[in-house]
Amino acid sequence: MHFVNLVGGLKAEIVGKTNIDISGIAYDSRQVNPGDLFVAIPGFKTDGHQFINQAVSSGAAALVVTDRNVRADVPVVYVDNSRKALAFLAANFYGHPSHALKVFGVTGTNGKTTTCHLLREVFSQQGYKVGVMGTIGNWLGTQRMNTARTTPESLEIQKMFRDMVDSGVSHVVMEVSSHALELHRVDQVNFRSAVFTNLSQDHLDFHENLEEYLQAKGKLFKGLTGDALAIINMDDMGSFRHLQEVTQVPIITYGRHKDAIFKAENIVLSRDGVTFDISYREQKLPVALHTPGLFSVYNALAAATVALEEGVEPGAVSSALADVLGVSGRFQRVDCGQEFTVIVDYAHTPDSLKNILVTAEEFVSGRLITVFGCGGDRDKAKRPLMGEVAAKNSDLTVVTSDNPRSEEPEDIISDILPGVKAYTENYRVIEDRRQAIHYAVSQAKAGDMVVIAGKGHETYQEIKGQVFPFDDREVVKDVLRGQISC
Ligand SMILES: CC(=O)N[C@H]1[C@@H](OP(=O)(O)OP(=O)(O)OC[C@H]2O[C@@H](n3ccc(=O)[nH]c3=O)[C@H](O)[C@@H]2O)O[C@H](CO)[C@@H](O)[C@@H]1O[C@H](C)C(=O)N[C@@H](C)C(=O)N[C@H](CCC(=O)O)C(=O)O
Ligand SMILES: Nc1ncnc2c1ncn2[C@@H]1O[C@H](COP(=O)(O)OP(=O)(O)OP(=O)(O)O)[C@@H](O)[C@H]1O
Repeated sequence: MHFVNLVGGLKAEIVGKTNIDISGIAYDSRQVNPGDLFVAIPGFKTDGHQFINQAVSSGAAALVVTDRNVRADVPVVYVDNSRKALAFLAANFYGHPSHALKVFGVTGTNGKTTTCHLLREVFSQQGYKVGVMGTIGNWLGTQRMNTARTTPESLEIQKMFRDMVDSGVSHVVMEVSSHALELHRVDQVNFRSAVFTNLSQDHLDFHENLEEYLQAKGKLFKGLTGDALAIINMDDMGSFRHLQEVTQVPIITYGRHKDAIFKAENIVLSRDGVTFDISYREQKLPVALHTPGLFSVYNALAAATVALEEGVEPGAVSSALADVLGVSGRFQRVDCGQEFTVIVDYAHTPDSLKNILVTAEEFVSGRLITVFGCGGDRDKAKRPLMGEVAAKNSDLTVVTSDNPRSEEPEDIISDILPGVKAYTENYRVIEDRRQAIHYAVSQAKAGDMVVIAGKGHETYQEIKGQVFPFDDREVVKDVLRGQISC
């Protein structure tokens, strides 16, 4: 048995030859190619160690395991944590590509996707080739790559960074989920700066409680080194205090708080957008956005703070932000000339649902009709809370299915209903999402607003493990097409 320190300090013990060539890395036995190093991960559902024989028969040249009892005809590397090891190995294998990039990580419960897309626009307008990793897709410049998760596994991240460096990308904007931080997906990523947007209830199926959820987010800031910056929303004071304690690098604050370095002032909200000034270091930068709502101010302020700290000209920041017409599935209007407004939005947390409904309420002259459901196999505690938020802020609430995944849609709806019933009798339960949208849209009259929340940009619905094509925006158009020409 050899004891080695892998590059970066990861301790390992090795049985077998140490100087073998590997042609790739795989953490899923079904993806192993001859010559690969197979990393066995003890997961939540199953254990990668069970598939070692399959990996070896597929040609794995070596194994990384945590189980000290594993013996094989190929070299075996024993580590304490295989997800951590995977991140180390992947970064080494691809030559630490993030060191050749400026990687901006954005974390927080809400606003990650929007902030990244605003930032992408600002950097692209500067002439940089920008890489994006996040919920609505990964981009290498203008080339789109498929996404299964918000923040991919470390192996995919490092591979994508390599491809980005090789194709001339210089800046990367990246959403960093709390799952990714907890599961070591971004270990070994050299972040130029990290942004914290906000924290509210979500993912309590995965994190024990809100404190642990925040601590997971904190790992991004704890890991920052060198001349990296921690860019933090100061209006979320509880989170700010925690992050302030864990980070070693300079903190740049933004928000409406009087002490924020980058402060939003003179905010004017309207149906079609927001205008405000960013006041910072004795300067004032006017900003006009096409997306409404106070939450839009925070996202734009976060993006502007990063860009201004990077030395982008203030005028260029403000003009790039003004050029963004919206982000797919985020407060997206579906307009076929009807006399009422239909909004499709990705809100799937109590806080984000409240934000969009409060925004909608301010500008609707008639009734506010909300259609929503909750995802299956995810944080059950937020279901009644979302029910409360919808019922409190809507004139008519239509409870339906989101992505039920492996759960029964009616069970999820039963969890939502106590929250709804506590605040209104004016609700309908329509399990089939298409029918629910049809009902809501057909109830709308001139001046009303229909908000369809939860799925935003998604083009599928996952029911009982099967994925069906489904796009809220297309369903709305189908309904409207039956009523008016579109
Ligand atoms: C909770 C969570 O994050 N789970 C991730 C975790 O799954 P797991 O531990 O359950 O894996 P497992 O199925 O037990 O398998 C263990 C190991 O055996 C391997 N295996 C399995 C079967 C086989 O035949 N052969 C084999 O080798 C698997 O590849 C894996 O390496 O490790 C897997 C491999 O990396 C991930 O795909 C999986 O993400 C699942 C799909 C997921 O849905 N994650 C979501 C919750 C997530 O990460 N979301 C965040 C945030 C989203 C947001 O903010 O809304 C995200 O960043 O996307
Ligand atoms: N700064 C914000 N504060 C609160 N709510 C927001 C904010 N920005 C966006 N939202 C709401 O949250 C929804 C999701 O926004 P966005 O996709 O930008 O967040 P996210 O953090 O990427 O979410 P996810 O991790 O679920 O992909 C939006 O559709 C909007 O309803």
